[in-house]
Amino acid sequence: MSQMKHIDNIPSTPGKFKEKSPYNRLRLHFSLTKLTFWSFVFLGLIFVFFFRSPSSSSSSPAASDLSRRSLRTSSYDGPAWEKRIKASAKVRSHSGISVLVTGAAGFVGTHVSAALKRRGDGVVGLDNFNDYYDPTLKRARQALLERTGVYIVEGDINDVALLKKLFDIVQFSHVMHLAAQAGVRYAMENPGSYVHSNIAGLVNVLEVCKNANPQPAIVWASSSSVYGLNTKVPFSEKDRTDQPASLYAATKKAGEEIAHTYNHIYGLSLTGLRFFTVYGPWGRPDMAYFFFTRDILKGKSIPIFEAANHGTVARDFTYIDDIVKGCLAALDTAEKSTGSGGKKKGPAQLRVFNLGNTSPVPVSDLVSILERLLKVKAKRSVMKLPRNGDVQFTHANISFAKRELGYKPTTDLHTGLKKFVRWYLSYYGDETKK
Ligand SMILES: O=C(O)[C@H]1O[C@H](OP(=O)(O)OP(=O)(O)OC[C@H]2O[C@@H](n3ccc(=O)[nH]c3=O)[C@H](O)[C@@H]2O)[C@H](O)[C@@H](O)[C@H]1O
Repeated sequence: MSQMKHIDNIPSTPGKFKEKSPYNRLRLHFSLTKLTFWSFVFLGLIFVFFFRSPSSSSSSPAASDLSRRSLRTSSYDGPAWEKRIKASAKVRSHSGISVLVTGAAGFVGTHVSAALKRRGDGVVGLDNFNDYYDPTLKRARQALLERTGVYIVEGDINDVALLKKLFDIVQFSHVMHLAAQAGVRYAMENPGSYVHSNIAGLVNVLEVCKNANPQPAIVWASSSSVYGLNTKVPFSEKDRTDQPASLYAATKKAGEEIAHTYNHIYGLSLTGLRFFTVYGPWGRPDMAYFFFTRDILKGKSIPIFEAANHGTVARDFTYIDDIVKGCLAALDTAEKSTGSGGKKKGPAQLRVFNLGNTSPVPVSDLVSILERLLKVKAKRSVMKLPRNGDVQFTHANISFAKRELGYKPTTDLHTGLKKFVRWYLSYYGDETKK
């Protein structure tokens, strides 16, 4: 590096600064022209940066710094944009609802949005398309939703001005809040991202909802991880959730407490859904079943976690279609919020449900199922369960969801993985073998 600096400081043509030939004057003229040209380009860029940046007025510096992984900032303005939102929000069935789905380009968000649209509800999506995992998969989900008539607004849930604008354009009766920073292990790498999305983002959504008139009912994604180090199985909503094992779990638990506050003070109707390791087609590449499939096909070894003394690590894997049914039932049974103008008028509904499958499967069995479906033997590498947020097992008691939502999961892991593998091979094709 220092050598390069040295080379840069030596004139390329020895003695060139002393010469005063007509040729040199010509070169000077060209240099001035070049300088003027680049000055214009530079000023132009400054102009574009200051006058076209939509978040410059609406986001705090801290928020914009933390949302840097979002590939695009929101682009809210213009009649054409509003027209698309209104068309997407149009309710087509007699008893339909009008739903803002945050995280609509995410795994659960895409499936829920499509299901709502299919049955005639109005749906507007919101997503920041961040690069936590391959954004091209999010774009493919977006294309899928566009074909069903769902428009996804590009923006962050921390952009209060954008959220307000959406509520100005559409009177949403419901918000399905699924935008979040997911993943248990990634929390150690990027803790700020969890605070940004799962806490600050949630508060922003609730602030805008509380001020909306009428206030919408809100259903949002909590997590099975709130049970943390709880050892009483199956996990019931009444069990303790004060021993989170990861920052992810802690932010979801905080979300449940924040929900309580907004329900208590402002009369917002709030339903939290504790999802249990959701899997299926169009899933998240950061999840074990997904990258195990990729790596088995590539012949790469896969790390299978094991607890102390060869203890089994197991999950209550839940298929996406069952989760979607639970989400829709939660929206359909959500009572109206009771506040208006930011003031509570009476008590409002506050619920938390487990949405699991009630049959935990050891991770090693998950791998065996994948081996059979892919017809490839996995290179297993058994490892100690890392102490970075993973819990040894999860198991949902779903009797409350059964009673209140009519929730009844019907897909076992083998059937669900079969559907996932079929999708995976059709989506990635031969790519995996390269
Ligand atoms: O229910 C939830 O609320 C959460 O579910 C999901 O978390 P988890 O249940 O931890 O899923 P996932 O990472 O797929 O690991 C699955 C299993 O494989 C084991 N596992 C994992 C990685 C690995 O390399 N090896 C391994 O054995 C691992 O020990 C585990 O037993 C969501 O990601 C999370 O966002 C949240 O929604």
